[in-house]
Amino acid sequence: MDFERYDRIRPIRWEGDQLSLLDQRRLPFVVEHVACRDSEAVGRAIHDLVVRGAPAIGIAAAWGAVLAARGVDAVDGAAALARLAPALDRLQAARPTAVNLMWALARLRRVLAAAGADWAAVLEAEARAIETEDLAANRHMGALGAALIEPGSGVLTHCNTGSLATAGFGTALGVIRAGVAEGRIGRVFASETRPWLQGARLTVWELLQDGIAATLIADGAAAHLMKTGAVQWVIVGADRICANGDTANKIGTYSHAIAARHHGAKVMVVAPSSTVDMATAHGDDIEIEMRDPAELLSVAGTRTVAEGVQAWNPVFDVTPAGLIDAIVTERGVVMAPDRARMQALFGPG
Ligand SMILES: CSC[C@H]1O[C@H](OP(=O)(O)O)[C@H](O)[C@@H]1O
Repeated sequence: MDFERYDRIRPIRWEGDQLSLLDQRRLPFVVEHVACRDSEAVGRAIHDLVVRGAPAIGIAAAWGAVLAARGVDAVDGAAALARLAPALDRLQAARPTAVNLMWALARLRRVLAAAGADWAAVLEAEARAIETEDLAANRHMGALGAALIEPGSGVLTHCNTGSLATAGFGTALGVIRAGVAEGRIGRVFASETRPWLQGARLTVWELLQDGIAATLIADGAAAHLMKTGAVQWVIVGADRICANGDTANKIGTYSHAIAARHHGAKVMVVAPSSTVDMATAHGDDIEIEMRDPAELLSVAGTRTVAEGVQAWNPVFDVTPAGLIDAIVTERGVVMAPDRARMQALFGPG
């Protein structure tokens, strides 16, 4: 595959003394970057969805840790870790559901604890490795996932799992890119993904730049679309995959999975191993991020609901493993996920 053509969109750019983040709140009509010169700014950018997408927030937090280390004078990594701990904890608290955030910071803490006097260089190298490994994983998952799709299939994807949500190419969107390139996918549908509209604002915009004409649907139209037989696979990303295969993803994924099972479509979850959390036994144990109800009471900043109306705004839900046909990771594919199959690839919890 000609991957370079998909790498025009770079949401995260390390610039040596700052982290430049494409402001995803403004897309697709305004292409603007936010310059983060310290870890606090990175934490705010993650919380405010300037940068979003499970792998992308892990990568951004890793560079945030590098910014936090600027100016820290420590004899070795362990001493530096003691000084950096509060800043790393604040980065980790930016959002609760995507385990990639916790995974990236835990990985940096491990390398720092073992580093010597060159700990600053070790830290930066590890942040860069987290980013480059994610891109390689996405390209590999694209091929693994596309191979499961019968030629001429129609697919539905939810939220945004493309270059904007990762180090590039995307997870579920990477499978769709590979599947279209291989002639396996005939039609792509994208659900708008209320309230933040990652599907309507980001996914169809990314695909349009690839020359892939996606059809946008309302979230509530998904079951009706599947009833027509137009969808053979629902292909989504993930924010946290548990030891038994239960998967947290953008709110609305669970509804799509129920409709898919009812209408004979299959569900594919595509995520790097950094999204797998074997320490969490099942989906009931995942903290679901609750965001400001005001996000539901307006569209693109324009209030659409009468004053005084209450709103409930969980931004993730959990799809039980029993509704998932395949989990695609860079380590391999888990069909009909269950604990035993997950342990075969990811080890004991
Ligand atoms: C490959 S992105 C994974 C995941 O992250 C998104 O959530 P958000 O936009 O709130 O960061 C969505 O759940 C994607 O499926």
